[in-house]
Formats: sequence, structure tokens, C-alpha cells
Amino acid sequence: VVGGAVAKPNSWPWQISLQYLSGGSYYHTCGGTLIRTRWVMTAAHCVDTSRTWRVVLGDHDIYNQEGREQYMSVSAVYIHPNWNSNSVASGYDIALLRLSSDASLNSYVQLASLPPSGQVLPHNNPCYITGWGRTQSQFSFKYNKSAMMLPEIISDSFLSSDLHAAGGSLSAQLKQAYLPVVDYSTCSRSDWWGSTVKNTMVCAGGGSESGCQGDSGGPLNCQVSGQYVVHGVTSFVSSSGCNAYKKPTVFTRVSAYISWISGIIG
Ligand SMILES: CC(C)C[C@H](NC(=O)[C@H](CCCC[NH3+])NC(=O)C(F)(F)F)C(=O)Nc1ccc(C(C)C)cc1
Repeated sequence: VVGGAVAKPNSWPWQISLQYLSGGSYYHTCGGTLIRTRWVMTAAHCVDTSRTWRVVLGDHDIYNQEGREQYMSVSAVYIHPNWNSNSVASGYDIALLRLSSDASLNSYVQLASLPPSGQVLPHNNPCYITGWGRTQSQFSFKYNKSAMMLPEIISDSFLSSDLHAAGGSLSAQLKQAYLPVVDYSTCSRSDWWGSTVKNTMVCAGGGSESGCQGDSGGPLNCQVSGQYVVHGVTSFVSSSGCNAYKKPTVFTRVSAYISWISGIIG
């Protein structure tokens, strides 16, 4: 999350951390949402490689154990059948994880509310993104010889390299940022996301605050009639920078997939 603030611990009790096993340790890779005691909703692009996953419930600081965490293993991964990992712009960036055992619900671990099928929120509807993702965009600066007055002696390999600096690391503590809904007619304008965005997606933000790598799969928490409802699954941001102007964070629109979700979890 770029901008925003550290969340009050466990104030988004359906937020989960999806972690993968590597060299004997687990690493945060994506967010997710607890929707039933045995089911987590996340992004397909988070789980389209076969790894050993675990889901951490009740977390706040992903690098420290604070006693409220529940560590769950994953018994099955259901990726939307139309998901194409080469085309995030086609949509269907949604997956369900079946947990090996039931989560224990308490004040730190609660189920999210999902929207009714087909519900589309109005422009500027209040929403918050939450996640442990990067806190600043990664930036890369590409040298372009023809565009720069440089002595010939500078090698192409040096010039073709681009300056990569990890602009931000993951946030240790869960963050939240206020991202109001950007309606489809605005978000699909040519100077915004154009035809990259579909109406099976939700756009939110577009200013200095955004999601960023590591927030993928997490919830867009929207206020509807005084209640928080998870209307989005964090899907993508601009590759030229997480909080690029007129490139709001794009979410899978959960209300477009209610029948698919019901078909899987019953
Ligand atoms: C360095 C990062 C920020 C690059 C950026 N990554 C992303 O947007 C990744 C999901 C990538 C899915 C595809 N494998 N998502 C995120 O970082 C998230 F915002 F969700 F946390 C990206 O690829 N964005 C992207 C790529 C292609 C398009 C289209 C033009 C299809 C749009 C956005």
C-alpha cells in the first residue's frame, strides 16, 4: 500500500497473509480474504504457480508473532477456469483456497461479507484497500542512447541496463489506504486505463495512494449501508508505478463472480 497508514491491529479481521514455503521458511506473497471458516478468496495470479502455501489469520506484523495468529495449511486451490496468466487484462483474476481445517472465529479472525451478485458501486463510493504490499513503487530508469548526448565509449550493455531500485519493501504491519471507487466510464477512458479495464473489474483510487506488489489478492473493503463489504480482489496496478496518475488500482469485481464462488464452496 502506497500512502495511507498502519491499520489498527486486527481491525480488518478477514484479511489474511498468503505465504509460500522456500528453503524451510515461509514468505508473504499476497493478501486474501477469509469468506468461510474453511475458505479464503484471493487472486488467481497469486496461486498460478504450484507451491506449498499457508494462510495466516489474525496477523498484524508479518515478521513477529503476537499470539493472535492462526497458521492454516491449504488443502486445495481453485483458480477460475477462464484465468489466463498471460493476460491479467482479461479478468478472472480470482481463486479460492480450501483450508485443511476450520478457522477459529474470534475478535481477531472474522468472516468477510460479500456483495450481492451483480452489484456495481457508484463513483466515489468510500472504500479502503488493505495489505502488507510495498509501500513505494519500484522505479526503473532506462537509459536510451539515442535520446541522450553520451560519448560513444559508453557501452551499450551499460546503457541498456536500467537502474532498478526497490523503491519500497513489504510493510511489516498491515496498512490501509482510502481508495474511493472510480466508475467504469471514467476508468475506461483512454487517458485512464482504456480498454485494459473490463466491467468485471473495480477501479479505486487514482491519486497518490494505491495498492502495490504484495497487496495482490487482498480485499477492497467498501462501505455499503454502514457495513464493510469486500467488493474487490486486488489485481493490478500500472507497471510504470503503483500510484501512477490516472491509473487507479484495479480489482476483480467480486459481485461478478458470486455464482462461481457459490458453485465451489456450496
Ligand atoms: C512492477 C509491478 C507493479 C508490475 C505490475 N504488477 C501488478 O500489477 C501485479 C499483478 C501482475 C499480474 C500479471 N502477472 N499486481 C500487483 O502488483 C497488485 F497491485 F495487485 F498488488 C504489472 O505487471 N502491471 C501490469 C501489467 C500489464 C498490464 C496490462 C497493460 C495488461 C497492466 C498492469
